[in-house]
Amino acid sequence: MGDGPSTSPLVGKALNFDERYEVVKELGSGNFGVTKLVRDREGGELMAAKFLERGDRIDTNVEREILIHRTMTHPNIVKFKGVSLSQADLVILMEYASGGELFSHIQKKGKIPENEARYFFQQLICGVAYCHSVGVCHRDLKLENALLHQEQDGAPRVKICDFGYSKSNLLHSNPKSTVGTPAYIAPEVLTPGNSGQQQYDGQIADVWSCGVLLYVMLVGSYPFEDPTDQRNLRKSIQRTLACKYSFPGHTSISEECKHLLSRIFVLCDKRITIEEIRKHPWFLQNLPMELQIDMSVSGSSTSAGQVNQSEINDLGQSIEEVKLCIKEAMQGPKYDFIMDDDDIEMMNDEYGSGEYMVGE
Ligand SMILES: Nc1ncnc2c1ncn2[C@@H]1O[C@H](COP(=O)(O)OP(=O)(O)OP(=O)(O)O)[C@@H](O)[C@H]1O
Repeated sequence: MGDGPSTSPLVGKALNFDERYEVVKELGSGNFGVTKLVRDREGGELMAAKFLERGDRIDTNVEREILIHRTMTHPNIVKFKGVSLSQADLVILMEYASGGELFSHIQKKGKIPENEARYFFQQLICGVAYCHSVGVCHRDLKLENALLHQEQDGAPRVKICDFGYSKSNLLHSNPKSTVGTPAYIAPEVLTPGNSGQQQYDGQIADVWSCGVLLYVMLVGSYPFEDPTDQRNLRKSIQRTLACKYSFPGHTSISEECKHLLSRIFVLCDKRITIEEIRKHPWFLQNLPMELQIDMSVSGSSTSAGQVNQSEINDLGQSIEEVKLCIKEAMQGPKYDFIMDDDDIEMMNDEYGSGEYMVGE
């Protein structure tokens, strides 16, 4: 076929998805689109590509997701690579996390030993601490949004993904709306005031979700579900609001770990912060060297973090180019194309020669 989507000068040929990338396989689909494993034809790099249908579905929320994700650079966060356009979709290109979701890992095993859970939790907390240090709250932390990547030394590394509900306190107002996944939502997010207008602290709410994640890894079920009526959402909400949880008799969890959870599952004004979690004795046990270094670095320099919108991303795109790409995608699909000689020959073979409308 011809040149693909006709684009403005900035959204140039390099951004034409089909020309530059080949699809290897589908990784899965969500509410907003499908994610595929793709290979960059130029350097051979494998990436995850999230396809979002052009048109009305590309709104300011998608733009926010992309612009926030683009500023995140941390070993425990899936790296944003750039954006691209196909005729039908806006494509978000990201680092590929080859080990799948932490959710599947836990689902396979039912639950995992405390040492292993701590190993994942330490990485999760370092990733979240980084987000918070640059003024971003994630608002949808859960096992499904913690991917695993196999490092060269064989150790699995946690990679936080999906910034679809995230907010930056440098770019946006404080969060007010109830977003997230019910089993992981903090009480103050479920009831942000009678008028629904009261703000909550998104970072403190993230801490609650991290606690749920830890509990599920250790116990194999959600902390605020009624054990006798697990599917009853109303009961789960009541239990969340009352911070009511317990440990099933068969689980053996250390007192220090239980202490940490008890500091997380409390109302927001008493809840432990991410920084305090990083000083908690349970958290500090067997802390890998790289995370000790990460803590000393992010404790000083990135805590004054600024959202740097001027940097060029991995695919060499500036913020302006990314924004232009999003704007282009908002305008809908581009099925107009310019025919080249091969296209015309093919149509002649198929339909016989005649006159065709080509391009715009
Ligand atoms: N960077 C990535 N590396 C590897 N797999 C990924 C990556 N990003 C997403 N996936 C996987 O692709 C699948 C689809 O992800 P996607 O974000 O489109 O939807 P979702 O997270 O399942 O749902 P939703 O976006 O509706 O919350 C999921 O199984 C997810 O784990």
